Amino acid sequence: MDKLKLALIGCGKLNEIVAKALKDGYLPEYELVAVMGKDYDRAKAFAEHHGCMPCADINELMAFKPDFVAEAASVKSIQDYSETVLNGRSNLVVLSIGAFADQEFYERVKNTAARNNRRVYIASGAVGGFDILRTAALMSPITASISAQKAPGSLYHSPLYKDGLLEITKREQVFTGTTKEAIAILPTKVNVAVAIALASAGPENTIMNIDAVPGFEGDEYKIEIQGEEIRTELNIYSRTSKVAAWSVVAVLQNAVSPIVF
Ligand SMILES: NC(=O)C1=CN([C@@H]2O[C@H](COP(=O)(O)OP(=O)(O)OC[C@H]3O[C@@H](n4cnc5c(N)ncnc54)[C@H](OP(=O)(O)O)[C@@H]3O)[C@@H](O)[C@H]2O)C=CC1
Ligand SMILES: O=C([O-])CC(=O)C(=O)O
Repeated sequence: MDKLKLALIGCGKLNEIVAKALKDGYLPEYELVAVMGKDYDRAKAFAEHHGCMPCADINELMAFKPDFVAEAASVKSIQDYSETVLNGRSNLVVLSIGAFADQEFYERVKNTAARNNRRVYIASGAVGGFDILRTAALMSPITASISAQKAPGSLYHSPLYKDGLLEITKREQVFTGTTKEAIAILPTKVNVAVAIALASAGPENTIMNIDAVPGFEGDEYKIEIQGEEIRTELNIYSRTSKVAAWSVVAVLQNAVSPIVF
C-alpha cells in the first residue's frame, strides 16, 4: 500500500524529534515529503538531513499534496496556514493550540475541516487527560482550572518577567487569569492550557495560574475539574518539552490504527 504523505510546518526542536521518530520506524505508514520554516536555509538543512524537500512557503508545501501536515511552529503559523492546509485536503496535527483560543477562528477552522472532510488533531502535547475532561463536560456543567509551575528563568523574555524574579527564594504567583488571557501574553508557553480549556470549560471560562518556583526544572501542570458527578485532578510533570513531539507521533499512529485511544 502507498504510504501516507507527511509534511511538517516548523523545523525546530519538536519536529526534529517527529522526523527522527519516523526515520527510526515509529511511523511505518508514513513518508516525510516536505518541510517549511520561517528561514529557508534552516528548512533546507533539515530537509537534507531527513531526506525530504524544503519549501519556501505554504503553497509550495501543499503542492506535495500531503495527507497529513504536522505543525510545531507557532500560534501565528496556525492562524496563517490552517485554512490553506485544510482546503488543500490535508489533515492537520496541531501543537500551537493557542490559536484556537479565538472562538471565531476556531469555528472557522472547524467548518473548513468539515467542508473538506478532513480533521484537525489537537495533540496532547505536554499535558493530557482530554478524554475524561471531554466526558465530564458532556455530563454536566464543569469548572476547570490549570496551574503551572515554571522556573523563574523560563519567564525571562516574557511579559511576566520583573526585576528580582531570578532571585526569588520561594514560590511566587506571577499570573492568574483565563487561559485566553494567558495565551495572549505567552504564545509559546501555555498552548497546553488552551488545549485543556478546549477539552473542558472553554478558553474564556478556564482559569490559569502560573507560579515561578526557584530551583525548579521543567514544567509541571495541575489540572482540576469539578462537575456534578466527576471530579478529577491530573498532575503532569515533564522535564523537557520532548513529550510534545512524542504526542504528535502518538496522534499520527492513532490516525492509522485499527484500535483508537
Ligand atoms: N502543546 C504543547 O504541549 C506544546 C506546544 N509547543 C509549541 O510548539 C511550537 C514549536 O516548538 P519548538 O519546536 O520547541 O520550537 P522551535 O523554536 O525549536 O522551532 C519552531 C520552528 O517553527 C518555525 N516557525 C515559527 N513560526 C513560523 C511561521 N509563522 N511559519 C513557518 N515556520 C515558522 C521556526 O522557523 P525558523 O527556524 O526559521 O525560525 C522553527 O523552524 C511552539 O509554538 C511551542 O509553543 C511547545 C511545547 C509544548
Ligand atoms: O512545554 C510546555 O510545557 C508547554 C508549552 O511550551 C506550551 O504549552 O506552549
